[in-house]
Amino acid sequence: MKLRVLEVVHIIPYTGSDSIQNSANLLSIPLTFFDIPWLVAPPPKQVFFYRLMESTPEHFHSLILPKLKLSLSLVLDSYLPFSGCLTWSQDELKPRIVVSQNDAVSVTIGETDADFSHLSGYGQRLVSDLHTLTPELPFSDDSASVFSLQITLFPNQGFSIGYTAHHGVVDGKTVNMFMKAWAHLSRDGVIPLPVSLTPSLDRSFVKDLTRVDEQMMEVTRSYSVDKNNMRSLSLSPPGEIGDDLVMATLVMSQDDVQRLRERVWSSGDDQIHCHLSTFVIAYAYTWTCFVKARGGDGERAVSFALIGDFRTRLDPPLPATYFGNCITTVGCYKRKAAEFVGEKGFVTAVELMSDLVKSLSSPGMIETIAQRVTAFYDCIGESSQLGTVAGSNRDGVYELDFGWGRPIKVDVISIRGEAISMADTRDESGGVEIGICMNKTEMDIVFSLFNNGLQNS
Ligand SMILES: CC(C)(COP(=O)(O)OP(=O)(O)OC[C@H]1O[C@@H](n2cnc3c(N)ncnc32)[C@H](O)[C@@H]1OP(=O)(O)O)[C@@H](O)C(=O)NCCC(=O)NCCSC(=O)CC(=O)O
Repeated sequence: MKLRVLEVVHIIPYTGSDSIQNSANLLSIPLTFFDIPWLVAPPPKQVFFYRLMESTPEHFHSLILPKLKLSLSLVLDSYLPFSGCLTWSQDELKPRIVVSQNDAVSVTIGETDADFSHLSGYGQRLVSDLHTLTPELPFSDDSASVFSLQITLFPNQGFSIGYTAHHGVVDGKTVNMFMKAWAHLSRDGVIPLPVSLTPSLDRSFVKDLTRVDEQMMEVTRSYSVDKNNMRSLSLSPPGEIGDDLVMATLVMSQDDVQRLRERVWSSGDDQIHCHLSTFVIAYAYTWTCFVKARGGDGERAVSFALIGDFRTRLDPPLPATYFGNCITTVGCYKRKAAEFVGEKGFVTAVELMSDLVKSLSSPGMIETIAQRVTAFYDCIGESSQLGTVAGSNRDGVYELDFGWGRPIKVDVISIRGEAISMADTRDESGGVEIGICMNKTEMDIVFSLFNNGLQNS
């Protein structure tokens, strides 16, 4: 797929206050122990597709782009870290986010003749095509950008907005809140932002009472790209995207979820105590399809993890609008594949995932967070399949209306293999969209297992 880059613009935050503009650094905030393990994670990438019959180049350039640029500048005033960089001074234990005068978010403006309907569909799409709709995130050993954007016109079809973010600075909730705030200003033009979209940058809420910072640095260091320079902010090069790598979206309706839930209830008396949320049902069901699709030796080790948001789980809780990573991973590591393929495979996965969700609220989670990160890293090389989930079925990504209607489709495109994404469904409440990305042969098998299993549930 061909992309024509029309321009790369740098949007600076509209900072209304003179006193702020006169200082050299607008902002300088250290990472917390919640951020540190994500420093080495691949950057999250997401694409929002907007269908527009009127998307002639004239309309796009004279109306849509100026409005998007202006509202971006306005929203960056509240989300200053998005325009800054990560830096790591020699005398500091951990990196910090620094925003200096004239720091900006890079926005690539592009145009393509590709088939909008196909790329924004639910069927199999080439991952290499989708990746042309998101920008690079510049980094070096000393400095790493936090966020970059790409706006791509599909003349007479629509446009897309794609981002690439640094996971060491933002988690899914923070970037989701930013995108909603930007859309709000573009659509309604009303300042100030509502409280629910105004980030809380106060890090004093995250208290490191048991030197978790140091433990997290120790664990993460062993996974840094440059073993000779432990303060390097370089990220691993992205894996090769071959021509057989495809992405697709599986859909589970609220009725599907309910039927699967009833299947768990009918499997035994103990299951009545399971945490049978939509998330658990959807993840467990998809996971068993993955393990069955791979086949092979039933003794092979497989693992799955889930990411929990701690804003509401800390005591006292953080503001819902806390800016930064406030997530950690819990997992079920090195189980036998055979446990998930048989008649009871789905119920087994539900029980294990239910226990994981419940464990997030148990005491001592923060004090032992470094051990959990170590356990996750350790299982990577030893698991033939490793499930994780980006996003969640309550992110409300289809609410993102910049003034030209809701997105027709939203894809997280940084997933791969058993790392899936989840989102709420566009038109039906209570359903789930599950993004998957793998080679075409395996995906065909997953598709048929997934859909046949739902029909028979
Ligand atoms: C651990 C969890 C995934 C478990 O989710 P669950 O849905 O199973 O559990 P839960 O306790 O949150 O919710 C259980 C039930 O409570 C109700 N409920 C809870 N919160 C609600 C809310 N805000 N609105 C409406 N209903 C809500 C629902 O009825 C739901 O069931 P029902 O659903 O059936 O109605 C979640 O709690 C969580 O922490 N999610 C955050 C995940 C996250 O931030 N991921 C982003 C990672 S970073 C990222 O993604 C970037 C990247 O890597 O790309």
